[in-house]
Amino acid sequence: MVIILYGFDKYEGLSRRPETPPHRKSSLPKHSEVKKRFLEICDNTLPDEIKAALRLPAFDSYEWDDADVIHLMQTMFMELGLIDKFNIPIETLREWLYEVYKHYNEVPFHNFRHCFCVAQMMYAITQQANLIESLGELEVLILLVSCICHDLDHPGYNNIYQINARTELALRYNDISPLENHHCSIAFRLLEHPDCNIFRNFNRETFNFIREGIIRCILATDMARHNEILTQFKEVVPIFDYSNRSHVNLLCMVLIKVADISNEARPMDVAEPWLDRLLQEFFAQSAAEKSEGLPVTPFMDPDKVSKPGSQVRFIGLVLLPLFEALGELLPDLIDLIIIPVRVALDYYKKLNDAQTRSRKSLAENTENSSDGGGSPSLPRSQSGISVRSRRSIPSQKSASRTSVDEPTCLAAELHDLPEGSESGDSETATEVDVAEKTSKFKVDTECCNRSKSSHSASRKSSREKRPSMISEMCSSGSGRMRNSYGNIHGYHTNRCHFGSNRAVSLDQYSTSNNRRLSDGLQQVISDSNVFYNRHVRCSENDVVPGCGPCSGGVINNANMAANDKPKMPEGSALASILSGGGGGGNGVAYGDDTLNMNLANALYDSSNSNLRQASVTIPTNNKTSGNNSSNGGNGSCSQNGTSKSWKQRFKQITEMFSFGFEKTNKRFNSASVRSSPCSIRNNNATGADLQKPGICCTISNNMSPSLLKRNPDLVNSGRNRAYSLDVPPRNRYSSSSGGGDSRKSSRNEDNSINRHDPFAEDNNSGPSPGQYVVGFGGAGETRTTAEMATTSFWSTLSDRLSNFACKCCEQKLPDPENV
Ligand SMILES: Nc1nc2c(ncn2[C@@H]2O[C@@H]3COP(=O)(O)O[C@H]3[C@H]2O)c(=O)[nH]1
Ligand SMILES: [Zn+2]
Repeated sequence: MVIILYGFDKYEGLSRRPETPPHRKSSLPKHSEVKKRFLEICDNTLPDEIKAALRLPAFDSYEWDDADVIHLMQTMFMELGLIDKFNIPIETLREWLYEVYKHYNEVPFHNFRHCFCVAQMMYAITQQANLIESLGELEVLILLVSCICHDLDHPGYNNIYQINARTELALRYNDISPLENHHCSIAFRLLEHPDCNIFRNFNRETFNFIREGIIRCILATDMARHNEILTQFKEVVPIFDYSNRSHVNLLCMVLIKVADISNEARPMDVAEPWLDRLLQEFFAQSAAEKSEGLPVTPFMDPDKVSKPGSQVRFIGLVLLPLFEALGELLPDLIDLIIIPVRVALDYYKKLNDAQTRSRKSLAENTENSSDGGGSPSLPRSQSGISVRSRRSIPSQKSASRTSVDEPTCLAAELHDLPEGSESGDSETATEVDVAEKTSKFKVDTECCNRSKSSHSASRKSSREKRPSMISEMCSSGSGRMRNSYGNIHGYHTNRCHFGSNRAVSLDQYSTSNNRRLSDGLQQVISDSNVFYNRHVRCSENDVVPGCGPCSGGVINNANMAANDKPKMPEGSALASILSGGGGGGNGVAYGDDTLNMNLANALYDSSNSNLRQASVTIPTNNKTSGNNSSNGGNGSCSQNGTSKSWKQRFKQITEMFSFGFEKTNKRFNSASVRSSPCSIRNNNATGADLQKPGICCTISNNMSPSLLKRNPDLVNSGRNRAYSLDVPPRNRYSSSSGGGDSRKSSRNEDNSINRHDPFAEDNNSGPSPGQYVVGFGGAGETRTTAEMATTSFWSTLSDRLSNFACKCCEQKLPDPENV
């Protein structure tokens, strides 16, 4: 076996573990410049006024250059007393910060500055709410490190893309928070290197506790889990107990979530450029989705969202409810971050109203004018993203408690929200709605014996649409594992079986280091344990039947130093919960394979959500199959002599694609789940002219000349998409190479789907379009083109299925007779 080392020149020979230290392929010349400068200034003590500014949301990282930002991060650790308290070697902290800096990508939003902003907001919150006192230093250390690492190596495309595009990350993490798992994995890979291991002076138990905490915090930043976490947090707020570990865990998750989405708590001149960067990233993703024929994420589609509309929805439905819940527990934060957010919402509502009025009047003018030509859209900013206007000093109304205090009235207050938007209407769905739906898996953060009613406070979300797997697991006893794994397994089976090679290896160890490859698998399991909360110590009595064994615990704090000993769970903290894995409507909605789509389009009548009549015209005299058919017709398919039961093939493929006929309502459903015939995969299954209050950062930029430099450029160079920077390029698959992308190959140049491909082929050999007179069923029967085309479709499909082979094992589908 050839082991290829991709080591840092700098680190070579310094460490024994790992052999391949955290690696950055695209190490840029600027990185070493930044490091050089950072090392020049890192011993400087910042003036008090800068330290004070660092504690405010008004702090603008773009006032500083990269080396200064790293220095500012170091300052946070020092000011919080974490270096002294935990004996963190300063050189190690510096090395680690620099490596973290290097492992953020130059994408518009999820870049190193974003990580700094999140960390800085956490720092501001920590200071304002005195979290050191209430949570202790160790928890604060976990929070700060989590913030710094929470988006490491973010490719600029979110989980929705990862999952829909079936990237390597999605495959590796089974669609369960693929990005967050990746960020977390990178974080701990960095810490594996002794020179970067800021926790090197902790004992094993404390390290394990920190690791668990960081994993929990970073995984909590997946917006697919927003409602779940918020609902649980709101339940504990009235009875919050700082000595209750599960309460503290929830608080930490909410804190990092708040920091992560806190841009709108900043003054407009700081917040708005961030929003522009975010929209830039969103629009790039939706453009990629369009060009790749993937489902287009609605809140990222510039054809569907406006800047104020996006913010009205995000702030009103996602951000503010979270902030307000935290404010209930930590009232010190109301002035710091909640009121500014209310002001921002007010601002965007007004702007949105102004835009709506403007559009309406433009539309009316266009209708009334004979020459037309008026564009209904408002002028855009130079960036093409926004209408520039200023937030005003808040009116009395906005400074007081506004309508956002009444969540139930909120939807009505959100002027641009059409009725039903909260139910996840594709055009008005929030990021949380779409993320939940896309991720499919729901994981409870706490314990499987929680009352299901505990989620009832959650606003309408996909949780309500999908039956919780809590009850499924607990009621089905030993069937639990089969149910959960079966569900996950079948889902991925379908994908991998006919999927494209778009996935790019993100695992730098997959070819060069077998140990790491197996670590990768363990990582998934380990993450799952944490994710499902099996890691928390529990007694036998804690085990709820059907919830699986307690894994024994990552944490064992029995020997932890008294001072550092974290507060452990008081009650029984149990078990992993996958809730609501099966729903999400019909399977077609999630499948984007060409064949799947052709099937869907052939059979699904979008006008009434029913199967087309013709598509279910199935001969009744074939008694060997057809048990999945609805609305059986009569006669048999004899058009091209494919007597090799297309019905059986149909049954086969519906199962392969995880959908089936439901006799009663003639719709597809996704309940049917089968495992892949691929043994390899199976084995691996696993307006306003407004101005915001002038809270402004009055930093005298006198620390270094470079501090005077403002960098207004959007960092929008090369995007790494799903590629990890730590993957040797030669390990990457080319999506256009080899067999190519099956999905792409079925698309026209304009990206439209070749919905009628099979039909077209068959029509070549059949009678001319219009009417077919066929001689089955005794008397000649007149059938419509659509009916015959459908029959023809299945015949063709049957033939084609014979040629499908798994990309992994090259195994073909079994003969229908063997299905
Ligand atoms: N529309 C909108 N989305 C935001 C805003 N701030 C954060 N988000 C989203 O919330 C997500 C939180 O997790 P990520 O950082 O991965 O990506 C973030 C964005 O997609 C905002 O101001 N407006
Ligand atoms: Zn983030």
